[in-house]
Amino acid sequence: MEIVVNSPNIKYTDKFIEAKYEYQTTTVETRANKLHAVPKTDSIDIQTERIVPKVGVMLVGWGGNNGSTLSAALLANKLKLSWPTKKGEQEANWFGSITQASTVRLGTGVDGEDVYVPMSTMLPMVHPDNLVVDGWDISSLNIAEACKRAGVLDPILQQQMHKELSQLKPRPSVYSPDFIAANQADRADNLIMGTKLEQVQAICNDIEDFKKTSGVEKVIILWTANTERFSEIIKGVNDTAANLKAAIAKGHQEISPSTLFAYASILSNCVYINGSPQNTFVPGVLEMAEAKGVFICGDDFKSGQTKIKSVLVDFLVSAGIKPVSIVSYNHLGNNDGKNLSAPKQFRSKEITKSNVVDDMVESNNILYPNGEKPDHCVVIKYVPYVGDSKRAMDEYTSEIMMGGLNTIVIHNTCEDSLLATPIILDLIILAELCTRIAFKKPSEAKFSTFHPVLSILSYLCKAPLVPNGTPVINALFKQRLCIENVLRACLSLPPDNSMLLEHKIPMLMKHQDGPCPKKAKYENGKH
Ligand SMILES: NC(=O)c1ccc[n+]([C@@H]2O[C@H](COP(=O)([O-])OP(=O)(O)OC[C@H]3O[C@@H](n4cnc5c(N)ncnc54)[C@H](O)[C@@H]3O)[C@@H](O)[C@H]2O)c1
Ligand SMILES: O=P([O-])([O-])O[C@@H]1[C@@H](O)[C@H](O)[C@@H](O)[C@H](O)[C@@H]1O
Repeated sequence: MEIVVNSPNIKYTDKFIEAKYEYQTTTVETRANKLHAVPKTDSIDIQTERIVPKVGVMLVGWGGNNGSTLSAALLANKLKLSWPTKKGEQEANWFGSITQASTVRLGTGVDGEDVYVPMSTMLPMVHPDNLVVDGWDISSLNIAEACKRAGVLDPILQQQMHKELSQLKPRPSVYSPDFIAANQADRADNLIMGTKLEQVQAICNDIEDFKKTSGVEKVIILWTANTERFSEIIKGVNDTAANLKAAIAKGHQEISPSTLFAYASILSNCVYINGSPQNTFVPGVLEMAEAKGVFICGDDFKSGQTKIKSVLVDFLVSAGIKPVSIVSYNHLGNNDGKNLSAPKQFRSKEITKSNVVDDMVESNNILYPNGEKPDHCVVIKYVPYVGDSKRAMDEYTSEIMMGGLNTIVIHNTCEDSLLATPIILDLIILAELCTRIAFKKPSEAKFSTFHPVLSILSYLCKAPLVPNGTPVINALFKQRLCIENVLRACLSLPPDNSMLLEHKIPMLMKHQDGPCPKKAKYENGKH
């Protein structure tokens, strides 16, 4: 059902949704040994383009478990496929995607009920059926063969799409054995040869070729290739945009394939998203993205164990309970796990899986005085037999009052790629939406975009990349509320603050003796 906001603060034209928004915050300053809290209001004009362009995504690592599963899921949903399983007929869906399978509370209905709408109906967004996929892989397998190799989707479903998926062939890619595990070498039969500069040029040519052959108007580049080791940050090599450009021209061996892809994407004015944990965004790339105003986002899809951690630790710490030991173990047998079985690649993942509790711990100096932190251990083991079915075991030990202990143990088994694939879809859809949103002060003439480091998408990343000097938020529902309330702001609607005073203070209550409110849901919203 279409959402129409009736307010003097919004104007709908053919091209734009134009909103006037009062952004309210509280600044705090310490003076004379007191904390002075000062409410602050910034008036902002927000403009959202209503026309959704034809969007293409180019996946680096297209032939991997995540990449091949995304292509198959897009086709299966577009064709509305179903297939027999032991539990009966299974239909294609997008469970796990916040844009496709989650709702947002729009407001309170006439009977006092909560009214929820699909997140995808809040603002004009790319529909998955209209997304065009292309990409690169160091492995030459076509996407049907890649799906078979991945062993993620039901073979009966794969069979229904074999013809279409077998026509999808990853473009040759950049391979530097020094950056991924040696055990990946046997896949590397589909390579762009030549110097690093020639490889960048080849990537740019591929992006242009994709635009020309597919007719897409906007291209998003997303890295879902193997986890690389961290790049060393070297003064004079990758510490500035100019030095990075020179280092690529000289073929410096410390410039990783993922940094080459990010560099080429920014040169081509394409949003670049890093779904893996390595530090693709070296300072030279950050400077280049900010200078060109091209969006970048990352790092490392937040899909399973870490997602749960960013909820559980938030709950415990905000409840005044003190996690003192967090142990996250998992084993899996897919190629990602195989690559992570190498120490340098595991180290990249260990870093992003470990930093996720910092903001929540630092928010409470009652529990954690003087920078104290919980013990936190991350273990990942490669067990080929289990394939994509990751088995995660977590133990959270917390101190409760009067010397008590509370230990929570979680066992979580899932197809890892079926958790990550909807995250990839949301990153693409929400990043593209962000390119159509602009802001200005009422007194200004010119609109400007989000900061090029797209931290609004932190909800989807284990180690959110944020603009220099700004806080890293990992608490999951704070991250989700950020997205929800920005969508609301684009409609000139106030943030959802969960106060529900209309149900708590008589002066605002309208239904004291009426029927208890039911929750209303609306399906298939559209603009
Ligand atoms: N739940 C998840 O699956 C999950 C969650 C968070 C992050 N990730 C990250 O996503 C990435 C992909 O995961 P996956 O399960 O699809 O792994 P995968 O190993 O199945 O796929 C990676 C693909 O990248 C290809 N590749 C490697 N180097 C390349 C290069 N330089 N250029 C192009 N292709 C290259 C490989 O051939 C392979 O097909 C990994 O880095 C993983 O750590 C996955
Ligand atoms: O998202 P999450 O479950 O915390 O972390 C996962 C790891 O536990 C897993 O071992 C790895 O292969 C995936 O790439 C993913 O990063």
